[in-house]
Amino acid sequence: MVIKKTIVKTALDLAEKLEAEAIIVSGDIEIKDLTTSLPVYFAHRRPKSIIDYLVSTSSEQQERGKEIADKITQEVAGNTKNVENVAAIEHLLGELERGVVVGIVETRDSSSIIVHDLSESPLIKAMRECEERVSPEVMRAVLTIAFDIAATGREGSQIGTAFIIGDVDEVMSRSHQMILNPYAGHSKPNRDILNKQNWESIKEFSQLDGVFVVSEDGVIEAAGKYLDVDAKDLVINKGLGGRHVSAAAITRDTVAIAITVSESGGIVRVYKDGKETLCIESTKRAFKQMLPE
Ligand SMILES: Nc1ncnc2c1ncn2[C@@H]1O[C@H](COP(=O)(O)OP(=O)(O)OP(=O)(O)O)[C@@H](O)[C@H]1O
Repeated sequence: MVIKKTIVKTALDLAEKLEAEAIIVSGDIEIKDLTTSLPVYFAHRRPKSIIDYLVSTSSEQQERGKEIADKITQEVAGNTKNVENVAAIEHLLGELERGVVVGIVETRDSSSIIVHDLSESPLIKAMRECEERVSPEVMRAVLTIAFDIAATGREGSQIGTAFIIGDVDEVMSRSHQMILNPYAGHSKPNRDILNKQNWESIKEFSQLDGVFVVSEDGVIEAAGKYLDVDAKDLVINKGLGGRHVSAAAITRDTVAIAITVSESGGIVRVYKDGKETLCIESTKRAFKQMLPE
């Protein structure tokens, strides 16, 4: 208990010294009787725990020891990623600026303090890389919707979808409707992805087969589009299926950007020029708490 409290106190002091944006906690840590002027975010537990591994049925004792050691390393790395992902999502939602965050990572046997510079975050780098082609507000809006879909799904089940943004004429000429376009005939304000009032219906239509086609300034031109692309010579993670492959391929053949949400695993990816520029596991929104100052 004394060790944990010292770690937390040290992290809070460090965060104040570094003029951090926030403190993010991943793991089971209670913060009691301590003060800070900074917001503290408690990340949701990562779904896989080391316990899964401890009950594994590996026969060789030595092999099992190595497996567990590997898993601990992975768990620490996973929790560090968790802190980075929470910071990225809070930045996206306008809660954190591009500053430093201090993370407290607690695993079964170890505690650690990490310092993460948000301006070096892969999310911010990917957003910056896409700025020339798609307005940053549109990227931010689509990523926010994508993370929300990845983390919460719809009506209790996980869903996957994809948004193809920019170079609309070329994207349209390389795709066809799988179903009637639900946006056909609607006014621009009702198709504006920057208007949060349209987000609920976008989430609803994300259950449809096919992809969304969005202009670089955020007008949704279509949903339910099938991408007629050739995935030959595409260098992409082998485990990915038709949605991801076609989304990556359309960004190779046009100057559009693709943002995908995978149905299995709630992972958000960004593709540009046929390559993955971002891959983040979405997490439920962290719980924010203000301690006494
Ligand atoms: N070429 C395509 N254009 C548009 N949508 C597609 C295309 N290929 C597949 N899809 C859509 O993706 C859905 C899932 O397909 P698949 O499982 O092969 O993709 P995936 O990349 O593994 O995606 P996920 O991880 O979300 O399952 C299909 O039901 C279909 O709606």
